[in-house]
Amino acid sequence: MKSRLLIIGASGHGKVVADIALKMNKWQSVAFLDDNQSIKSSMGLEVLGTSGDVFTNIDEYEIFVGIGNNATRQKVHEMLETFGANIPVLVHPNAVIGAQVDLGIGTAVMAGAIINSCTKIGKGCIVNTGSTIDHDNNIEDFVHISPGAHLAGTVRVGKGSWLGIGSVVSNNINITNGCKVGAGSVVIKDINEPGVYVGTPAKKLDY
Ligand SMILES: CC(=O)SCCNC(=O)CCNC(=O)[C@H](O)C(C)(C)COP(=O)(O)OP(=O)(O)OC[C@H]1O[C@@H](n2cnc3c(N)ncnc32)[C@H](O)[C@@H]1OP(=O)(O)O
Repeated sequence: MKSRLLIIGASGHGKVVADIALKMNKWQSVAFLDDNQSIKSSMGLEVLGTSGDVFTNIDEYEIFVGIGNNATRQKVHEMLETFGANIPVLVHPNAVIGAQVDLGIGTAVMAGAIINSCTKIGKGCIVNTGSTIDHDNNIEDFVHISPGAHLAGTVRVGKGSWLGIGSVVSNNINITNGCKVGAGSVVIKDINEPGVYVGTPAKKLDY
């Protein structure tokens, strides 16, 4: 019998995640948990309780974190792993995944995304709508590649970094942990220091 899926987070990102899960047709039922107790349903799916209720359901459901913020997603994902939750990988049927691509648990790959050969994607990552990640990339845990971002070959993106919508990363580039790359920005040199980088070519913002 198919198992059931619980998604933690019923707002924007959680809804896209739920849509993928429904299209995968792998689970008997799909429902949410959300800490906003006023939300009783989302996208026509039931909100069964708050994130604290995950412990009473941990043996009965597969559980996925549908939270967009990298740090929050990491925290909840790591808690689930500590308690032995069964965490799936979600891939939209219209994503294209190349040969020898490795996807970590808790990662979601949205519609139209393309991941080319021999790329490794860590756990708890978001490969968002229409983004492309080319061959031999190494995308570490809890990274978000936003919609329409494009990464050339042999790029490394460090843990918890966020590449903004429509950003571009040239080939053989290394982006360290804890970076934000702004919407539409173009990275043509290694980024070795955590921070916020914007523009073409991308430069660090000094707040
Ligand atoms: C499905 C989804 O929705 S997924 C989510 C997709 N969303 C995104 O990709 C959003 C990406 N976010 C951004 O690009 C943001 O602008 C950030 C994170 C880079 C910076 O945000 P903030 O820290 O709030 O910076 P703030 O808006 O104060 O801007 C600071 C300066 O950087 C500039 N700047 C900010 N973003 C960019 C950018 N993407 N490109 C060029 N310059 C930028 C601003 O114009 C401003 O310059 P100024 O001081 O000369 O006026």
